[in-house]
Amino acid sequence: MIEFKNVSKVYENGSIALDDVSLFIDKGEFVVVVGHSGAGKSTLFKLLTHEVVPDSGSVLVNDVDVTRIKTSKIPMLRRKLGVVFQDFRLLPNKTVFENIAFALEVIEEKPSVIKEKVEHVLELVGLEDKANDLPEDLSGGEQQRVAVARAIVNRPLVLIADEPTGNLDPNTSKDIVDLFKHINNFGTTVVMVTHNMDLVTYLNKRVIQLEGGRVKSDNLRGAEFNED
Ligand SMILES: Nc1ncnc2c1ncn2[C@@H]1O[C@H](COP(=O)(O)OP(=O)(O)OP(=O)(O)O)[C@@H](O)[C@H]1O
Repeated sequence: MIEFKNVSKVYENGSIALDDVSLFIDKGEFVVVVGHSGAGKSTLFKLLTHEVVPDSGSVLVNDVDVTRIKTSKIPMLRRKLGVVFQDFRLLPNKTVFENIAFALEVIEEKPSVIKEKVEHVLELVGLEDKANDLPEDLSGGEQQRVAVARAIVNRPLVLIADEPTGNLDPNTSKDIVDLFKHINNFGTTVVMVTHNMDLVTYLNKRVIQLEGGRVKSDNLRGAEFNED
């Protein structure tokens, strides 16, 4: 499903972000990526979405090498990847419904299909009664649920979450990862970056630890994992 083969990336300023990284994530897995600041976690995600291209190595998503795809194929690649960020990134002047619908409007889905899909996904994240609210009227946890709904409404192969609970309190953070588990149970692969060791233990999923751009460990589950 996702494969990094000997991937290295050095930014123009000389920062070594990834150094000969190889890893494989199977369809349907839930993987947690950890590592100190600057370890290369975000770069890993940016390689998947073709925001960054490596200096060497290949990155496969569903057997397609995304480092070598044509520019015209990038939107199609990004539709296979639902992305959630720490800071939610909702459009402030659009309602909850409109924020999610937007992801379908850009692919020119029919209005009747949009309505059905948005209502379905709002129910899945437990926000049916907030459809007409603006993001500013929601709590942080609710805003992140909207962002998750937007990320999965196109039924991506992979849900990528970069520190999705960084702005949330501990209980709300658990609710969000429970939602990810629910989505994973439907068959969507989930890859989540977190600094929160309580969540790593709570989730008890496969942990990939990066350090200085290299894979330091990739053979433990959350409950067994110790940062050092
Ligand atoms: N656009 C960029 N230009 C130059 N250097 C960069 C760029 N993006 C990241 N880096 C550098 O590459 C290294 C890896 O960065 P990356 O953002 O992937 O790490 P991270 O593990 O996600 O860190 P954090 O937890 O702080 O988000 C760091 O040394 C960082 O300073």
